[in-house]
Amino acid sequence: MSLELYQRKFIEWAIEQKALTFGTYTLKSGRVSPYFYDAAKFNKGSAFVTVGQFYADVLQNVELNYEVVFGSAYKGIPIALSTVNALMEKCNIDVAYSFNRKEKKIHGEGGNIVGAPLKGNVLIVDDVISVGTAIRECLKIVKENGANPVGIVIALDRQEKGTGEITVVQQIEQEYNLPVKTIINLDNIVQYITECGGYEEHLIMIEKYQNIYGVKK
Ligand SMILES: O=P(O)(O)OC[C@H]1O[C@H](OP(=O)(O)OP(=O)(O)O)[C@H](O)[C@@H]1O
Repeated sequence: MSLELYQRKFIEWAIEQKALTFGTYTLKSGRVSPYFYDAAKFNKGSAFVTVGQFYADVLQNVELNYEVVFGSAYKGIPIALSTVNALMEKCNIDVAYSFNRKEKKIHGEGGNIVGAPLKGNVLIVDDVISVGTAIRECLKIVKENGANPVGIVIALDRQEKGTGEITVVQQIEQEYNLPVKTIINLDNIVQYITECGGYEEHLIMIEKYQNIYGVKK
C-alpha cells in the first residue's frame, strides 16, 4: 500500500524533530528496538501545535462522537491538549480535555483526573502502542470513572504481536470493540526509509526485530 501524503509528511517531520530515530533502544517492555518514537521531542510551541493537527486530520476522516479527549500521563497529556486545540482551530469543534495523574492527589481537589470530568463519550489519545500496557491502563481509568471509551488515536502503531497471530492494536480493537486509528505504522516507516535510501543497516535491524516481535505477513 502506498504512503498517504499526510503519512509521508508526518514521518519526515518526526525525523526532522528527532522524535523518530534509529539506533538501539531498550523499551519499557524490555525489548531492544532498532527504532524509537518519542513524542516528548515535540517540546516547543510550533511542534506542540503541529502534532495536534496530525491527530485532528485523522479524526476528520472517522465518524466518532466524543465530548472529551483523554490523554494518558505523561506523554499523552500534551497530545490531548494539542489535539483539542487543533480540533478548535481547524474544524471549529470545541471538545473538552482530561488527563490522569500517575499518583493520586489527596489534598486540594484530590483524585487522579485533571481537566474535564471523565464522563460521556471519551476519545483516548497517546503517542504509541507497543505491547499495549499503557493503553489498557487508560481504558481501565476511563471505564472506572464511568465514562464510555469510543475510540483511540495514536501516532505510531509499532505492529507488535499480541497473544495470538494478530497485532496488539488489532487485539485491542477486538477485545474492547473500539476503533484504534493511527497516523502511521511500522510498515509506513519501512516504506519511507526504503524509498529515501541510506537506511540499509537500520532496515536489516528492523526486519530482524519484526521477525521476533511482529506478526507473520
Ligand atoms: O504499549 P506500551 O508497551 O505500554 O508502550 C507505549 C507507552 O509507553 C510510553 O509511555 P510510558 O508508559 O513510558 O510513560 P510516559 O508517558 O510517562 O513516558 C508511551 O508514551 C506509551 O504510552
